[in-house]
Parts: sequence; structure tokens; C-alpha cells
Amino acid sequence: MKDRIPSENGEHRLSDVALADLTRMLADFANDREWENYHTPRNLLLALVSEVGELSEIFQWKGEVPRGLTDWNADEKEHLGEELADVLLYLVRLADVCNVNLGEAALRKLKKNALKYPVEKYKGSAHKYILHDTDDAEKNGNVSSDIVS
Ligand SMILES: Nc1ccn([C@H]2C[C@H](O)[C@@H](COP(=O)(O)OP(=O)(O)OP(=O)(O)O)O2)c(=O)n1
Repeated sequence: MKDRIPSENGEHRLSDVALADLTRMLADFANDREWENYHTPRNLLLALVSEVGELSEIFQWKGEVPRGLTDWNADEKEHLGEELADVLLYLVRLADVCNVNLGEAALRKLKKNALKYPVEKYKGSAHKYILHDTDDAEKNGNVSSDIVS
């Protein structure tokens, strides 16, 4: 497989393509086909959700799968890559037509997440909620929780 793609600044290695490149390539893709009118925020959101559905189908009924998908064959992995790519591409395009800089937004969110979930408090625990009052919760058939903010 070719491991390089042409770009305005020369070539990109496929492995380190930037969000800005994808954004521009998707805009060109839509422009070349005169699809801008179809690429509305709502249409793109629905397309994104339907691709998430296709991605989910790959995992459906399989039970838990090992990290690294060590027992999947090449075709299955390629299919997974395609569905992941569809999700990414629609997400990037959606951000673009909504005038959101996805790279910047993601970096800001990562910083916010780090403040919200400090290592010293959350190391080894993936719980979003601090559960409390377990006895009462069990009596009521549910679990009460506080969102950690
Ligand atoms: N109006 C469209 C249609 C397609 N695409 C691009 C984004 C996705 O990466 C891919 C989606 O193409 P399909 O709708 O053909 O979906 P699939 O590739 O998943 O094919 P299928 O639904 O047949 O499995 O093409 C796009 O940008 N805008």
C-alpha cells in the first residue's frame, strides 16, 4: 500500500496526516462534486451517526474482544479501519461546516479533562461517578451518585 499522499506542502506520510489536511481534502472532495449544499450540519450529523452504527455492527454480538484485536483477520481489520475512517471523516467535515476548529477544541477538552480527573485522585479508577450511600441505593434498586465536576 502507498504510504504517502500528495498535499499542498509536498507529501504526507499516511501515518501522520493532520486534521487540517483532512479538513481541506474533504472540502475539496465536496467542492469537486458540487456537494456543498448537501453537506449541511444536520445531514453530516446524520451521516456520522449512521457510520457509527456501521462501526457498531462490526462489534455486535461478538462479546468482548481483546485489545489489539489479536484474533481478527486482515479483512476484518481493514473493514474496521474503513468504518473508523468514515466516522472520522464525517466528524471532521461536520466540525468544518460548523466553523469549529476540531484540533483546537480537542486540545482544550483534553486540558479540561485533565483538570477534572486529576491523576492523584483517579489513578487506577475509571469511575466517572463517586458512588455513595450504597445501602440505600440497593434498597431502592438503583445507585445514587454525584457527578464529579
Ligand atoms: N454525501 C457524501 C457521501 C459520501 N461521503 C464520503 C464520506 C464517507 O467517508 C464516505 C461514505 O460513503 P457511503 O455513503 O458510500 O458509505 P460507505 O462507504 O459506508 O458505504 P456503504 O454504506 O455502502 O457501506 O464517503 C461524503 O463525504 N459525502
